[in-house]
Amino acid sequence: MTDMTDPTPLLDAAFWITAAAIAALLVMSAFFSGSETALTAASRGKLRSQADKGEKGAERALKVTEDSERLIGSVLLGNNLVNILATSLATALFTKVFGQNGVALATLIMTLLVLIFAEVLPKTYAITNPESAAARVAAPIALIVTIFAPVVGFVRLLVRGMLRMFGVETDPEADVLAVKDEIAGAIALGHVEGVVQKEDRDRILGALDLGERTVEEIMLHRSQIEMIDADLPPAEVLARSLKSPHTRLPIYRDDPENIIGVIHAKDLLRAMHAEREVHERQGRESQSLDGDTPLVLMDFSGFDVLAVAMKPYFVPETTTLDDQMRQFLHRHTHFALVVDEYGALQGLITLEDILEEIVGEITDEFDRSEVSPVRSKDTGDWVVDGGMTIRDFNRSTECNLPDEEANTIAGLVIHEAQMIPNPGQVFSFHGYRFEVASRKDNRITKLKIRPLGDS
Ligand SMILES: Nc1ncnc2c1ncn2[C@@H]1O[C@H](COP(=O)(O)OP(=O)(O)OP(=O)(O)O)[C@@H](O)[C@H]1O
Ligand SMILES: [Mg+2]
Repeated sequence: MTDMTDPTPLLDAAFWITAAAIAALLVMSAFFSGSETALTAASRGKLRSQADKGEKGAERALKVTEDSERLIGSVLLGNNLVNILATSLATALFTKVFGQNGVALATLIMTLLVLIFAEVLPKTYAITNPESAAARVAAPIALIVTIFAPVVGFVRLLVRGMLRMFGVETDPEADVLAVKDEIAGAIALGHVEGVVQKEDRDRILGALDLGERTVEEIMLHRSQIEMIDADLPPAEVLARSLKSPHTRLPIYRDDPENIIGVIHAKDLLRAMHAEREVHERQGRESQSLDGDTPLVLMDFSGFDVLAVAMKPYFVPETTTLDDQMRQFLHRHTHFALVVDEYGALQGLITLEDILEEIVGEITDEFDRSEVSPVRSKDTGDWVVDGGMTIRDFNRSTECNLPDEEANTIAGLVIHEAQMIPNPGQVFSFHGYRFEVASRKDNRITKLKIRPLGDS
């Protein structure tokens, strides 16, 4: 109380040091608030493109936002730490000067200061250009996240544990999975009751589990990719491209594993047409060449096939179909080469392949339609290709083979038989009878399938 009338504390060094500390803490608090807004509002797409241009800050911002729960935890911890420290200091200071009233005064003043300078101002500033703000704060925030990691991890566990005690599940994945199961269950039930048609059910279920299935399960195996040797004469490349039913053909050098580009038939035609026009002009000038030379008979020896090739787009075989579909849509391409963790070529996947998982077989004007299972007239057996996927089989017949253990019918039989069976061998499982009709090397090429109940 005596302090109240005594003006000396206002002038003493400790007062000014505390006041300066409060100001510094408010600046730090502003930094935390602004960073939180910048890092959560920044568009990952924009950051990605800036990072691709070599901007280090954007790269760091992307990295630090990967684990958003940990980021937010650290920023909140830092923010609360400085806010509470600043307020405690202010309360101590004010009670020293104004006695009991200091508490109320400190609360009022600090609330205003924190609200204006440490919350609204930095957040409003950050939101005007979140990407550049995020890039600037990423480095110090990354350091803070690392320092606070143990505390934040502990808090996260504690919170989850407490929520679980009240029966609240916090794992977002678990939530999504539960909902998916529920939908799948409802559809299956609807199917039993005849409310949901088989095609609708296949479509919905196909779309539902795109997130759990990987590119590797449906890709076209590398042995079946149609590709072109880069060292072939350009006229031969053109001829092969014209002959192929496919629009995009990978080109390799020396070894089919070594893909250096992908040729789009249309790019090839365009480039060759341009080349022809040059020839014609030269021909007219020297009056030696007939202007109507057919494209395939032209001399393209100087033509560089690689110059018109696109860069190959490689994706890891573990990518989920859901992610891959988004990538295709985002990149405006339809064609990817699948590689394993060592970068070795495994196969090929196109957007169409993924869409087929939802809507069933798509065939365009040039696609060779796949051999669908045929039903033998006398025995009623389904005669299928070993390489046919179980999904495709189930889709085109009313059968219901499980597709958890293997992707293809042959794979399922090998899995159940625990061996590579010989022609003539018969197995019964999952309610069906499987007879191996033919085998080539280690591959079962033809099978006959019949439901067990049928004679
Ligand atoms: N170079 C290739 N070699 C082998 N199979 C391919 C090749 N390109 C595409 N495919 C396969 O052909 C099927 C159809 O794919 P998609 O429709 O994307 O190709 P496309 O018919 O050649 O091209 P587009 O329809 O764009 O003209 C897919 O199953 C895909 O895996
Ligand atoms: Mg097509």
